Amino acid sequence: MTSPRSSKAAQARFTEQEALQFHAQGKPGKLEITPTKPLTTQRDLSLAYSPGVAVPVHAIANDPATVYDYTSKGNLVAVVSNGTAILGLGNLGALAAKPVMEGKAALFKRFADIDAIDLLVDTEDTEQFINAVRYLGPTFGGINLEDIRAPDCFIIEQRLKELLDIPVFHDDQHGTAIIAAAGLINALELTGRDLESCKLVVNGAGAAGIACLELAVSMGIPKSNVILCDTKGVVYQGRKEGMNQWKSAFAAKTKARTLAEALKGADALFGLSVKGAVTQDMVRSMAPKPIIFAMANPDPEITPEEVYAVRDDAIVATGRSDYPNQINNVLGFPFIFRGALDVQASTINEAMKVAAAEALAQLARAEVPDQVAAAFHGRRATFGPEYIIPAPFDPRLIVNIPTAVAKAAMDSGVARKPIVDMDAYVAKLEGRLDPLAGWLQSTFSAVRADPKRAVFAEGEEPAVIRAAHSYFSQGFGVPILIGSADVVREQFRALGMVIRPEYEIIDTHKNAHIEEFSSYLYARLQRRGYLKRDCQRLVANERNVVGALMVAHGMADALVSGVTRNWTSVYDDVQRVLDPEPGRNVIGVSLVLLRGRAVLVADTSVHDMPTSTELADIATEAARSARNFGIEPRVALLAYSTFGQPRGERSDVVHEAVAILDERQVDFEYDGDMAADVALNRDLMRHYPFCRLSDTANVLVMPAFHAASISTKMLKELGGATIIGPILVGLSRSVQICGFGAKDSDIVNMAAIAAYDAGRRG
Ligand SMILES: NC(=O)C1=CN([C@@H]2O[C@H](COP(=O)(O)OP(=O)(O)OC[C@H]3O[C@@H](n4cnc5c(N)ncnc54)[C@H](OP(=O)(O)O)[C@@H]3O)[C@@H](O)[C@H]2O)C=CC1
Ligand SMILES: CC(=O)C(=O)O
Ligand SMILES: [Mg+2]
Repeated sequence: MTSPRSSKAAQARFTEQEALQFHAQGKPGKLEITPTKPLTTQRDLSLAYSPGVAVPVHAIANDPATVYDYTSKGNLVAVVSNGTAILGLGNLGALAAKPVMEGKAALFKRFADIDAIDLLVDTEDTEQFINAVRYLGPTFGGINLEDIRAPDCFIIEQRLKELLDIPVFHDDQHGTAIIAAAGLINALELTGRDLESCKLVVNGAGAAGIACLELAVSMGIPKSNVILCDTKGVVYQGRKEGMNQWKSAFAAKTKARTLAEALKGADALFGLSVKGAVTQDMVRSMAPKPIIFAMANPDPEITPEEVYAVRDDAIVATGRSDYPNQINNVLGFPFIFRGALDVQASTINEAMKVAAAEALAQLARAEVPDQVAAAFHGRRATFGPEYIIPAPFDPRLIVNIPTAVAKAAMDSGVARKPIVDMDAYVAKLEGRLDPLAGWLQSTFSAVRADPKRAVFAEGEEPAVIRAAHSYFSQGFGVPILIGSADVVREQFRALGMVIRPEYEIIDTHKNAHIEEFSSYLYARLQRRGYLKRDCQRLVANERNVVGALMVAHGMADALVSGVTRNWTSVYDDVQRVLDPEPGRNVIGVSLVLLRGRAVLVADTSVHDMPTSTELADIATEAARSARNFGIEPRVALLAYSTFGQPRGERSDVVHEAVAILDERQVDFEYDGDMAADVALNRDLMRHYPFCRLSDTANVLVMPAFHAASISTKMLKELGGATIIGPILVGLSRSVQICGFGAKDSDIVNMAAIAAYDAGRRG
């Protein structure tokens, strides 16, 4: 993420077409339901359905609390909306709210391992809405109300809280208020101010605006120091137009009648209204070191660039993820519900909200530990104007916020199942998310901070052109497309895309470096059976060779190819130009992400039938990759046998590889030979108390290429795993080879990984 203090304007990171394609590709939408019990045999069916299911039915009827033992209720949240205030887009109806609600449900899963489902209630009548949710209530462990306009949302939430014995939480009110409060606490500290003297203006007197104001006042800002504004201007005492009881509670005794007048001399502004509602003149008139949280989504009231152009002393936050300081309720709702569900809280009360806000504020001020810095590629965010609030991918959130919320629930008497062993709870929370799962995101952030020139060798291919364009628009750097200039231009035209002036097109036949490249290649290949004219032909015709030569000569930082040719032929071309890094071995590692779990698999590309020494090398290289990904490796050398049983030729090779690692005294955990289920299943591993792995393996070294390739592809097709890679590691320059027929999103990911690798090399 580049700082808006230095960049001239925010770039669109994707096109509208890309956003639609993202939602349409594969299974349309962002959610699916997966059973947690096997349903394969007659017996399974008898247990899961009739007649076995009758047993838990009776148990729950006799003791309703057992519903948490026998059903998914305890980890299930409904995200409910009628679409009357979808983000800052207005009342677009229940159906149009579905992408946002599916998105919120997906975030519950991604960040807090909570199963959530969207429910769209197609009515603007508050009574009908309340009844719909009320009668569906028993299904869920919690209700997250979303994007319901004010003042209806206040009535709906209050009534549902009274009617239901599970947490009911209007995210736009309290989620937003908690995050804004945490940000404000920190921004005030940074600017040497306190809540008691802070003059705050809130623009937007709806769900979010009123709730933010309520929390700010309850935390210490005097009511006399706040001014609330809406579409009619200042909410002042005596105003008649467009009022309701919630606005009246904050009607100010002031002569100011417009937002511009209210902001004169103000210390802080919360924007919770619509795009563009705040002007540069307004910002200019604020107090020194103004605090400006422009939180409207998807576009803020004023952009950080616009603020910094007139006030370089400001602290600015938005609701968006592409600027520093994202004040967005995504930092709250997953983690707050996690804590509330884990103690079976009957409600989310004020004590729990304040605990969440304080824990968040503290997290941004805390020293970033090594493990977190590693997950963010060594970048240590330090508390300051551009880091007043943690980023959603911070792996500490899943521990710090739920524990604070759970403790507050217990202390305030609303926890029905208090946590007895807090250390065990912390360990359980840590286990819910693997730091690797956020790896791609933090890789992308690192590349945006240090953009790279990437060669796209197959520059005439539509998918590659889309990827190159996306590479640029995501801020990863400048793309260089190899191909005939005429064909590339024609393809851009056919795709309805514009070639930006920064893009470079390299026509291999007209390349100014043909002679220099040929001589370089000839020097490398003359004793491998190549004549000078063979090298000239390669340089004139082979785009992968040219791409690799450009990287070798420092004309580009990274190369990505492999969309139109099989992996081995691309790798052969690359090897003609590039060697392994001294002391390294070139291997492929694949990152497998599935249901919150992440493992690295190696070697997924180079060695066909590795010897024991090569397997030991692969294990060492894979462990090194794991550390680069920010995780401490626990390497299992896999076989069909476990610790010598049953024996066989390949198992013996794996066994010898372990002995070689013993001799080398490597500095990572490893063991084998071991079957995959023993490596990945704690209960099975316990049968081998002598096993040297301290926990289940996170790096799997396959006995041969075919096992690696088959298992990762099966995981993708049958298990629905996300596979990133094979990522090529160990080469002297940064090159990535995509799979044959890769989609544009895969290509751009690989290009960004190559750029990241180039950045690490310096
Ligand atoms: N960053 C975050 O985490 C969050 C951001 N938000 C953002 O806050 C905004 C409001 O959402 P929400 O409270 O749920 O919606 P509501 O519909 O409940 O309230 C909208 C409020 O905005 C006011 N408003 C609209 N246009 C203007 C304007 N030009 N100037 C001043 N006030 C205006 C309305 O005024 P009136 O009362 O006169 O109609 C109303 O008070 C949205 O942009 C949303 O994206 C919301 C939740 C979380
Ligand atoms: C973030 C959010 O919930 C909103 O803008 O409505
Ligand atoms: Mg919302």
